[in-house]
Amino acid sequence: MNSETALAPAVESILEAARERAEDSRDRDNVSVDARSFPDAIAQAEADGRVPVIAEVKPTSPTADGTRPDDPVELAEAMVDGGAAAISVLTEPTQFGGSPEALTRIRDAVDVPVLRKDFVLAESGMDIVDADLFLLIARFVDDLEGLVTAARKRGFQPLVEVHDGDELEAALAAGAEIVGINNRDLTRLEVDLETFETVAPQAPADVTLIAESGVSTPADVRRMRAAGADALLVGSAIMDHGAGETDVRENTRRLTRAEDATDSEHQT
Ligand SMILES: O=C(O)c1ccccc1NCC(=O)[C@H](O)[C@H](O)COP(=O)(O)O
Repeated sequence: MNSETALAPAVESILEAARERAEDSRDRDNVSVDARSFPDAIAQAEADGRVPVIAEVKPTSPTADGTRPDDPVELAEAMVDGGAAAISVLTEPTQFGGSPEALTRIRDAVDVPVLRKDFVLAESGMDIVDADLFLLIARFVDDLEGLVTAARKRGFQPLVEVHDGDELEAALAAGAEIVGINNRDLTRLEVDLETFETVAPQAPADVTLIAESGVSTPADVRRMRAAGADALLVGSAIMDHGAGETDVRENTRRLTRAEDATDSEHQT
């Protein structure tokens, strides 16, 4: 699936690096994962009165104000302590400061599902590291159905990311059951929460919908939930790259408790 609009230079550079890494990983054996269930993690959060949040360990990014050098395991543990239903780990090294090793350490340390967030373009890129959820970005892969099948064959739960109605259609045709609607456009890297509100109504009710990117406040959480989000993927607002020293546990808690009517101090 390839959109006509040009990608941001940072994204072009990420994809170029991803192609090189794919070449290097051609001859690996297939991983075989006994995945932690993401639907169960969502149900558990809902039962506990927490908004299902996938909190993202994202040391930096092309749009971040700085880099957060904290130990990734400490960050992930603080996120789970703050109520995160799952953890997303950027494994992309060139623009996000991530690594597969960080994901492995995090998955060993927490008991919630862990998403591998990277820019994987081909099946050979799947065999780098075990994870519970695996990101596929509809815009970047030609054979989406083939990669959804390949991910499931390895035990991953594929999360297919889309940005518009056409990509959503392609995701559904490929058999996606978990779909992330990214509020960030990959052309200018701007975020607009209206993206989720526009695309989500086109998804069938039995698809698990995740609102990705640009969710900063409890009010944003409530807005995305009102538009049909089963879960939210949040990186920057939890990592808070600019300030650097803010409390990741508290940043996560503020969002996971956004629908808690008795928690009035966290309602803005
Ligand atoms: O976050 C970026 O700057 C970025 C730039 C180019 C391509 C992708 C990018 N982000 C990947 C993501 O999908 C986000 O990390 C994720 O949705 C969380 O977004 P946010 O809460 O806005 O950090």
